[in-house]
Amino acid sequence: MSKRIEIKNLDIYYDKFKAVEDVNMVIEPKSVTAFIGPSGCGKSTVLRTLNRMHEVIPKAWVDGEVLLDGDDLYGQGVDPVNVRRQVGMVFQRPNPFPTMSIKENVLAGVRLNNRRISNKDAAELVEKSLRGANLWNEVKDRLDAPGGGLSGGQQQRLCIARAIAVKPDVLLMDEPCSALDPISTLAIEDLIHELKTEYTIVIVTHNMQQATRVSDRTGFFNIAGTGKPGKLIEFDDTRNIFENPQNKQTQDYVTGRFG
Ligand SMILES: Nc1ncnc2c1ncn2[C@@H]1O[C@H](COP(=O)(O)OP(=O)(O)OP(=O)(O)O)[C@@H](O)[C@H]1O
Repeated sequence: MSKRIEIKNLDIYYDKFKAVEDVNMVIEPKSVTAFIGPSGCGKSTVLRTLNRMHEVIPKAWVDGEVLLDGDDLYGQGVDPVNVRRQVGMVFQRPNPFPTMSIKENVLAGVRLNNRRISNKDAAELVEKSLRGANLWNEVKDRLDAPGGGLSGGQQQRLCIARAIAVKPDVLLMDEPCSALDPISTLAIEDLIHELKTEYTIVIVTHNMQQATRVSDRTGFFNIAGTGKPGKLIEFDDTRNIFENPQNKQTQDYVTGRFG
């Protein structure tokens, strides 16, 4: 289920603007990788290239390769919809379908993929996904109630349940806790720990404590100035990035001297 991601010589553009330059990194299966760095350095942009969400933006394009267990996501004839089924995404703001029931929210991705599913299989998948997202006990008695009626933290876990219901290989998370209170944040962080036993996880976070709590490896991105492309400055075990960074820019950032 969990797959290895290899990014090779990746340049990322918005029309003529090169937003990110020459990213190379290997992300191992069953691990959590955090992307950190100052605003505008391209963390979210890189994340979105890992499931071809980047090209949803008009005139956005990439040059380079992103391999999933050796297969180039940008290869000829690859269907982006199929890529997004394998590489799921959770966004900054929880975005369940508010009027749709909790149960149907979990099944939404599966239904979008046109998979026919019996009522019995659907019920099993809903329970398994909600258990996987640590939400089952809180919602099992109100599966037919609207998803919009849950708290922010519960809604975010519902979105994670929806993402894992399609059985992806990789989960991308773009600041998944930034709209949540500290208790809900801890619930999501605990969940990330559990999910890593099954998925490759990549998370963008502004919160350095969060990066140290949840990730095995950390990539630090930086930008030389406005209009310049963001670059991956250092990528290493999270502990090294925070305790023994090799690059001066990384050191300045993690010690709070800028950013
Ligand atoms: N839809 C877009 N169209 C044009 N340029 C964009 C678009 N999205 C991002 N950019 C530009 O790409 C660069 C990288 O932005 P990105 O959002 O990836 O950075 P980030 O590190 O995730 O920032 P933040 O931490 O503030 O979310 C920035 O210069 C940004 O202005």
